[in-house]
Amino acid sequence: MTQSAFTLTYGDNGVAWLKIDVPDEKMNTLQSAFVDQVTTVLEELKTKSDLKGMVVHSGKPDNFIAGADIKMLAACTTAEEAQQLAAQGQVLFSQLEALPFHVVAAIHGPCLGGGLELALACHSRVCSDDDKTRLGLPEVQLGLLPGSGGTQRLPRLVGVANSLDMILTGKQLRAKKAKKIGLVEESIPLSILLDVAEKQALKPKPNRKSSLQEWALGGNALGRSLVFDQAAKKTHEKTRGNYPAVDAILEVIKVGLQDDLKKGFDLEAKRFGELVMSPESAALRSIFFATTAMKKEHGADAEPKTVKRIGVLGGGLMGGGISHVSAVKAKLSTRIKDIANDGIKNAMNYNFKLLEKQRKRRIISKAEQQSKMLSISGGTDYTGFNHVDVVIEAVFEDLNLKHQMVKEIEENGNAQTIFATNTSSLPIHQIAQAAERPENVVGLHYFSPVEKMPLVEVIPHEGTSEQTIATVVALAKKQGKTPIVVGDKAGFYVNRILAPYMNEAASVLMAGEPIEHIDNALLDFGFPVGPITLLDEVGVDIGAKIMPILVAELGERFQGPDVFDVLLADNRKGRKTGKGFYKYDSKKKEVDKTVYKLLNIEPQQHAAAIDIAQRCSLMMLNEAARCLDEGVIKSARDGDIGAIFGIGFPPFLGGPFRYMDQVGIERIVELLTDCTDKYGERFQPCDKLVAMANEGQTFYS
Ligand SMILES: C[C@H](O)CC(=O)SCCNC(=O)CCNC(=O)[C@H](O)C(C)(C)COP(=O)(O)OP(=O)(O)OC[C@H]1O[C@@H](n2cnc3c(N)ncnc32)[C@H](O)[C@@H]1OP(=O)(O)O
Repeated sequence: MTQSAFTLTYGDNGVAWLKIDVPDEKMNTLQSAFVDQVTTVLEELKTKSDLKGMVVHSGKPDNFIAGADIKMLAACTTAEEAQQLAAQGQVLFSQLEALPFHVVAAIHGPCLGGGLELALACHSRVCSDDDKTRLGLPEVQLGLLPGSGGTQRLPRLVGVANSLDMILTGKQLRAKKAKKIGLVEESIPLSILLDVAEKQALKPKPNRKSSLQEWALGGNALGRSLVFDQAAKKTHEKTRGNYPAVDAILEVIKVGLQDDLKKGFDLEAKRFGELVMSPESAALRSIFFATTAMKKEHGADAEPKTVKRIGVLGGGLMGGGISHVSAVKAKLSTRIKDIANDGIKNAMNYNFKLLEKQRKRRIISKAEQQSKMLSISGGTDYTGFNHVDVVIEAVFEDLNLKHQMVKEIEENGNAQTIFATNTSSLPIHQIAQAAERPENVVGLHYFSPVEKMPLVEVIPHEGTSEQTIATVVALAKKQGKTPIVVGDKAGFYVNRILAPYMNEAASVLMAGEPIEHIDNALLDFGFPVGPITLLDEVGVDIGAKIMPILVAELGERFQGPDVFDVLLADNRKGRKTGKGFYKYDSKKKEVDKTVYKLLNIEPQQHAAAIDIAQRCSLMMLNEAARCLDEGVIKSARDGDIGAIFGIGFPPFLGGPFRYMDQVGIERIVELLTDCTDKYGERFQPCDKLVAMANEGQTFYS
């Protein structure tokens, strides 16, 4: 007989204990196979007239329930099947809610999706104040809505505004915030969690609706509709109609509040079923599966070395961010070296400001802030570097300077110290030429701002040892990043596919299309920022530096229109100089029209937004396929994750490769050929795509 995931025991004080512990899994998830088990448990409980209360808790050391099993959802073949799964959950949770005694959820660790929906069906909730504890309904990030009562019970518990905020963004609350909005009654140390839950269960079952909750629901219809309208407006500004789950969420919550709970539940399950079958959800689920698989990979055929101490060279923006994720996220002792005291001061300030933000939001205490600051030190010499395991350099992009750094680290570090360079444009093998121990040299390319951007490119050169690769991959993960191992060719992967896309946007601009029109076209397509805004943010000077390297190594197709020199001569580097394509002296985002004159353009909207988006994105797709063909990326999966996490390629499309599969490779080749005729040779479809189209292949099976 298979072991049950649900065990029921009874204390002699009238409190029952329902333990959830999915056998042979480290994470609890809700699966349809458990329906019979839960039904049996509920049937038994209904017969217990003498019970005073019950505590629902997890048998896992560090998680409550991470939601419905996403693999189970992905295996659904019809909307009805998925709807049925959600409805089953609704029925069971409603039976739990209907039990006559006080049911308390004792939560520690992730309590997400269906897990929180189960907890919401309990009469009260207490949670540990541990950092691992997170409560949320992240379904929207999978292109779904909470399907087992979440859209109905959450607004009734914490109010419309709070619940819209949680359900539309999928944000996960820490214990303190959960307590603040009334999602849990208590946030307490883990050591007393079960005791407090037991005491709570012995109290009379609370009355569901308090007057405060009624008020929070936005009691009158007018107030409520105002809250809905605002949330819809704010969300649509971001999602631009690309995420169907968002509209479904708003609709289902509204119906449940306006009509009744039953109608709300029915519509919730129906929409859930439809969304599970949507291509957007399939794409977003693929990101979950990819990132989960990547968490387990070493990136090389070796075990990583233990890393305790990090050295950072250069206290600029990147150095500051790298020191932050090393010290605060990875909890490693971090030493910064710069040639000037001002550099050290900058990096320290950078760290202090980030920690201060966390302290103000009460994520960390003053004492924690101080202790984290103490793990970062700095100086203008190499004191302490002989104990450092990995040095990450973030100095100027100059090959001679990088060579000097390699030599100095070989002199001042130890024989095992890894030299990881954060270059974005110089080949790693050229940097390694100065090394006596080239096996310790590797590229580790972060994206700005380091503490926010989830991707890191790991770039071994031919002589990098497997252990060096495995060590920096493990380090990047500890820093909270998703690393992809990419080839040592110009631009690596992310900048290489970004460059032709940006060049194309510049070509469209030079053809006279207005700046906002171009940016809006790509925002509508699903990118988080438009390409012209991005150029202003990254810096025109950075683009000017990288493009010639790409042209020299990869060819003429990287030759964009000649705009950089004119802009740089006008000191128009973008945000950093307060002067770019946009104005930076007012709060409102506004194009700086003088740039048109400078570039000799008379702006006028001719092209349709969809055509602009297609032109720019096709250049990116073609280059991504080349990268896979040349082995710059190891798999379509890495290419998808790299583009989504590094550039913000629309997640609902699943990344360039999934998107090409969805459109059809033959159609992509057709579109590229069409653009070649219209705009030039740079659109020539690459050999790989042509071969795949001829053979009817796809990137994913
Ligand atoms: C009807 C309902 O409304 C519908 C739903 O509930 S949809 C599901 C909503 N829930 C979610 O989206 C949460 C998804 N999970 C996560 O975000 C993260 O796993 C987490 C924050 C819970 C934990 O992260 P972390 O500690 O890094 O562990 P992570 O490596 O991701 O997961 C550990 C294991 O649990 C699995 N897992 C976690 N959540 C899962 C889920 N909801 N379904 C299936 N497997 C899941 C992972 O696949 C992984 O399995 P493996 O070890 O066999 O590969």
